[in-house]
Amino acid sequence: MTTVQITPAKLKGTVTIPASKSDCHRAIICATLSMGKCTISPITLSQDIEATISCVNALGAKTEVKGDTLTIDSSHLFSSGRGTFDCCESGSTLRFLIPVVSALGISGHFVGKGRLPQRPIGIYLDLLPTHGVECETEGGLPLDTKGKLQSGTYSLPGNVSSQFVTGLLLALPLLDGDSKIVLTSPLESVGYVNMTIDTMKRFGVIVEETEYGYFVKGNQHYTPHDYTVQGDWSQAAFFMVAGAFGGEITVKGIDPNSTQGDREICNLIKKFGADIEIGTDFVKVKNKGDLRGINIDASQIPDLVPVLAVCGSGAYGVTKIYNAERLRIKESDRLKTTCEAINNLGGMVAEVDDGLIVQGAGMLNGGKAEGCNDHRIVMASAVASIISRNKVTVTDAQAINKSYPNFFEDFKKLGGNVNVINNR
Ligand SMILES: O=C(O)C1=C[C@@H](OP(=O)(O)O)[C@@H](O)[C@H](O)C1
Ligand SMILES: C=C(OP(=O)(O)O)C(=O)O
Repeated sequence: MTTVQITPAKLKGTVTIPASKSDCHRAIICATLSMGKCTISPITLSQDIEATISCVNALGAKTEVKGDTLTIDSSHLFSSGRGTFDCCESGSTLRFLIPVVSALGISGHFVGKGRLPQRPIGIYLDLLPTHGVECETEGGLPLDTKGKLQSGTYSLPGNVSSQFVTGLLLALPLLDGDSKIVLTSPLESVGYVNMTIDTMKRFGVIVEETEYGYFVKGNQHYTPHDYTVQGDWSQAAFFMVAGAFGGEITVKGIDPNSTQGDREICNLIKKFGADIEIGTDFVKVKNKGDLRGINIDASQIPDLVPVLAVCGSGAYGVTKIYNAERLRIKESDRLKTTCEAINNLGGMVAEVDDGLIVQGAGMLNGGKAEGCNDHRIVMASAVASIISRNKVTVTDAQAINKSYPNFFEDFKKLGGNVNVINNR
């Protein structure tokens, strides 16, 4: 458990954002399914990416990391037997791999830690047994799967987690027959599914978008491909909000034309009233006076919510964040933990069923924010220090390792004053 204390200071300068975790998960899985040799770079070795690498090793892939390049040789992938898949705390790893493992005809023993064993997988527990795969679980993890996934029609709601859609999309092209994914309610986090389709396309696998959802032709083959990973817009958002609070921050290494839905942070920061310049691979954010509260539909951008609530606290007036129910099933109940973290720093945030109502007063007092073992709560709390009058203590700071191990290094490079006060 690491606790840090941050002395308030405006951040200023240039930061290069790490490789996208979401893009990297997908590339690792597609490369593994290509049954050949691929490189993936640049990669950021976060705990979630390490979980996906360890799971593809359990499928028989040989992986090697040199510098920021991951090489995957999957020419001897298993096509039967049983494997243990430790997904650690990564929802993406778990939900992407359950159908993939089953499509390969491998029996899976899926385990995880932290909040992952409780995060929902019920959609698969309903769908897999009717498509050839037995599931044994007392609700969440551990989960045991047995049998080979069959093609057919997969009907599921679009508002629980897009990760179920991604998992099915990755797996269904490997099956003998054609399949349909039928969405019974509108798809949220659609940018993540677009990212999946885009990555699959680069590995030679095609998905058709239809009026009911997606049509996936069977008997397709992933072809080996050397893959370049995009920069991570979800992580860029923390430093972009820091830029909106004063100083001037240039965030490098991100593609403004990316399929990542979280690039929406550019429009939101503008609406809050900050100045933003978008270049070919960078975004520069600076403050041009008081920020003003805005209304935010979070249905497509769940990972931005904690830092947007912090941005709302540094603005004047009300910021209303809605359509964010899904945040309750992340690494923490993020509506509750965001609300508590900001209120403990003297903010005024109210939790409602589907979101947050933030009364922005331009500043916070400072104090102690609980990180709740949630990387995005820790990073958002660190950004909150910039608008605090007094020091900010953040617990569970080690949680950044889930997605952005160098977060505090980058924070310090921009002038942040961070001290570790407890590390055990
Ligand atoms: O597919 C992905 O890479 C992700 C999808 C999103 O989840 P939901 O679709 O469950 O909102 C997002 O919150 C998560 O961090 C990453
Ligand atoms: C929710 C997240 O990831 P996952 O669902 O993959 O655990 C996240 O990175 O914020």
